[in-house]
Amino acid sequence: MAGRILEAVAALNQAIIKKNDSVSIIDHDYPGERLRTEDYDRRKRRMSAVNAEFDKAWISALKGLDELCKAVRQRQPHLSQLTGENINMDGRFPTALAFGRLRLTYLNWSGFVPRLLPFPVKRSLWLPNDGASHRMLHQLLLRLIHVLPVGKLEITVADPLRLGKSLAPFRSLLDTQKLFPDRRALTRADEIEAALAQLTDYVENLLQNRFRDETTSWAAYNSNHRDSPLPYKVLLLFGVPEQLTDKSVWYLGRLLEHGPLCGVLPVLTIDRSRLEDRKFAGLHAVMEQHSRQMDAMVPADFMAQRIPEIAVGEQEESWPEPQALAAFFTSLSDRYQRDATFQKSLTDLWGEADYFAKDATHGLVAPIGWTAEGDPVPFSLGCVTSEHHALLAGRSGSGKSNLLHVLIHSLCHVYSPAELNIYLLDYKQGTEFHVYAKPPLPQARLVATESDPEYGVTVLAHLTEELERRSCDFKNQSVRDFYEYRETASAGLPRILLIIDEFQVLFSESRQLAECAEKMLTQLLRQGRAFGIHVLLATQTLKGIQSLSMGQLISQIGCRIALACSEEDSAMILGSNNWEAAKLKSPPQGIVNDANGAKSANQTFLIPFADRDLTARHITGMAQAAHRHGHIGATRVFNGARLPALPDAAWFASRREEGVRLLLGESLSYSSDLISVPLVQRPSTNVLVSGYSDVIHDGLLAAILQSLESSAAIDEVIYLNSRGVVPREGSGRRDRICKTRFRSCDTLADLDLAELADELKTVRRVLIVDGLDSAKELHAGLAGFKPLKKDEPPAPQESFKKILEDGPAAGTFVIAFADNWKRCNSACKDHLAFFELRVGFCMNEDDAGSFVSGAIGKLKGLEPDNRAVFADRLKNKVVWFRPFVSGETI
Ligand SMILES: Nc1ncnc2c1ncn2[C@@H]1O[C@H](COP(=O)(O)OP(=O)(O)OP(=O)(O)O)[C@@H](O)[C@H]1O
Repeated sequence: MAGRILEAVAALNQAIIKKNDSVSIIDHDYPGERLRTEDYDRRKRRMSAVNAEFDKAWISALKGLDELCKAVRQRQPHLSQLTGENINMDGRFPTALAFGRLRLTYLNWSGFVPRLLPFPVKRSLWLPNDGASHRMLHQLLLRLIHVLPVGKLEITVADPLRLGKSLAPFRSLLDTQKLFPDRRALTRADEIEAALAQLTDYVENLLQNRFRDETTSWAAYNSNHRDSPLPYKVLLLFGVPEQLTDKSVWYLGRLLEHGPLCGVLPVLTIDRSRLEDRKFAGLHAVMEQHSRQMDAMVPADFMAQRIPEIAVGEQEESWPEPQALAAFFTSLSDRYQRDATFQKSLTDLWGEADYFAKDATHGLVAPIGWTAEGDPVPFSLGCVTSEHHALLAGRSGSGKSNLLHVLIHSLCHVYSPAELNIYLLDYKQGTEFHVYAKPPLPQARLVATESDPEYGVTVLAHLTEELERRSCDFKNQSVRDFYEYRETASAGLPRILLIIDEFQVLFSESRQLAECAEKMLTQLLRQGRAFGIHVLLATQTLKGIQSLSMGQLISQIGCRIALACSEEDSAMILGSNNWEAAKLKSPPQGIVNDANGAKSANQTFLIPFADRDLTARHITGMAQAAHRHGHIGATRVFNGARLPALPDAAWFASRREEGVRLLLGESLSYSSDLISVPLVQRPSTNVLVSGYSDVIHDGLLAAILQSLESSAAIDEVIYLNSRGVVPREGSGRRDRICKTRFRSCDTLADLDLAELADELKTVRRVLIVDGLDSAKELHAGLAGFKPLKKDEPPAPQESFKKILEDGPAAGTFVIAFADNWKRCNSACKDHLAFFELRVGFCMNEDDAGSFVSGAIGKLKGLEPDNRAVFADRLKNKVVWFRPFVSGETI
């Protein structure tokens, strides 16, 4: 545009020249003061013809010039006329910047044209450090902010002497992070040095990695990448060389020389007298060679030389009124805010790619976001050139869960269940990953939410067994690793990815459990690579974990993904002096580093938002595709916040056995095996159930009743309710079952215990005493030692003791429930030795210890209301399980 304006002005100039030439000829043809009348008339006629021709040419040139000026002003109005309307939202960079105007004068005509500076600016700029220069610089800055596309300008400012005052008119924009990434003017030597280093790294990266082949500059790169252009960066340093360290001087020299080619424009206001110091000789020399004084860049002389007939003068822009400027800045920061919201969606990650298009033999690779320039950023594990395990960390709210969703969806889109199996172990409180359970994600072998550490350890055990199984298989096939196996074996073998969110919880309970988890995780991390087993550990912080020996192991994880966090965390996640994650704006920014956290390998990227509806639709799509490809789903679902629902009667009936077996729940383990208590005819095979949870109590009672109903080895079941509370679920079941072999008694008076004791050899019974701790008549007290008179019936506690003692061997068993173990322990002391089978839940450590082992001791982990423990004291066996409950929730 600058060239076209110059051409239009040159046409005016040309019209003048032409006219002057013609007038000279006329003067030559009709010289002298006094002309004859006919010559005078001829001269007059020729003069009018010349004037007419000039007017025509002038008007036409003026019209052309006017149109050009209007076109420029439409996009770049005077600074005093800026409004929110003319902010550049179309993403295109200008080819020139309107910067003040030129006044053209010829005779009594005068007009204005915009003064245009070619853009991008070819050389770095400097100005003296005075008020007039600051004013000029403000104008340049305002024009750049106004005319460069929103989101494509970044300004770094250092103002050590005036502590940011040099940028006063722009103060309200400093919060616009995309525009002023530091959100303030830098003032300290160390931060100025860091900013210069960062810009130098950026320039170096462009020169070495991006500008390849025919692309040799920022402008050329952007014209080849119109969809994802590089931003333009301005570095404003006020009062150079104040606060410049030796390193800063070196960086600045590189930026002055190479910055403009890479779209980084250094603009310095300098104190020239200080640059005379020998210390700054190098910087001085670079400035002389590679930068130019800003006012020398905009002389009217340049135009004046080309249009000698027209006088040219410069006119500064007038600065906007404060109110107008404030309104403009408000609109601008709104636009930046909107632009900062990352626009790409999750589906852009896989674009048109078909489901399950990739083979995992050589590793797992899938995109998880984009660089600021729009290039996809891959997540890779298990490839020859990539790492094998990954660590993901970021503070609460930084977008970890979102990134895990992105990663899972991106991987599962391209790898079928035959190529990839995912085990998802989530220790977070919340429903985040339930989405993979219903419908099940076809690649998911396990979706465990709100897991227990105990459960997690069993998942690790399952995977270490899988590792060992693969190891044997590989040995038998004489192959060294996963790659060779896949290349040679006829059977397929998927890679496995274990994802543990908030993995530190695994190490938070007992030391024994933590050691167990650590041992198995260590094995998976050390040996997983060769067997196609990969681990991704996610956490909010590594604080605390580093001090465990686990910290050593984590430091071996090569692939690090950091989201926004503190500097301390950044150094722990990435590397000891890698604090870059503290500068992230997450969401949506993240850093992926595939080189054990080495700073030079940081790749900043933008993460798409995993929209809930979209992810749900995607899972359905993948499930259908898996079905079409013949993959049979095998997803285990574990929800730590819900106990398994009591199966229906038909289910129990299908397990009908000869003996008596009480089905109580599912084991708290990856296999979720059924936990059942066999009532074998052996002394002391009575069952004591104790704990404070009505829901678990009722669930266990219902499961026991249902199991007994399905058992053919029992002649009668008697339910004695000494607890005084009617169990919710058990009552209906009792009523139903009572019709056949069941008897229900609400007081001991309804029951002849002596008769039961006498019939041990003839009738096989189960006596359920609900509330043994409250059934005083059954407790052994003084009555227990009172000698019996002849014909006097034995006391209930005597008969009860006889049933407990002699019943099991004869096929009669007692199942007693006690809410309060402490009370039961002291009141029923004499009976307790006959209860060798114990089921406990919701107890503190001390009670659990004495309940399970009988001795004083502790048993950790029985407090939560989502588990129970079964102890066979004869066999010294303890099994954790999740009891059936009759309702949906516990
Ligand atoms: N890439 C993204 N783009 C837009 N919004 C995002 C993005 N990532 C996360 N969010 C939003 O940020 C918020 C926090 O995200 P998320 O729950 O993933 O963080 P988190 O690190 O897992 O947090 P916490 O550890 O506290 O659970 C959510 O509201 C989420 O929708």
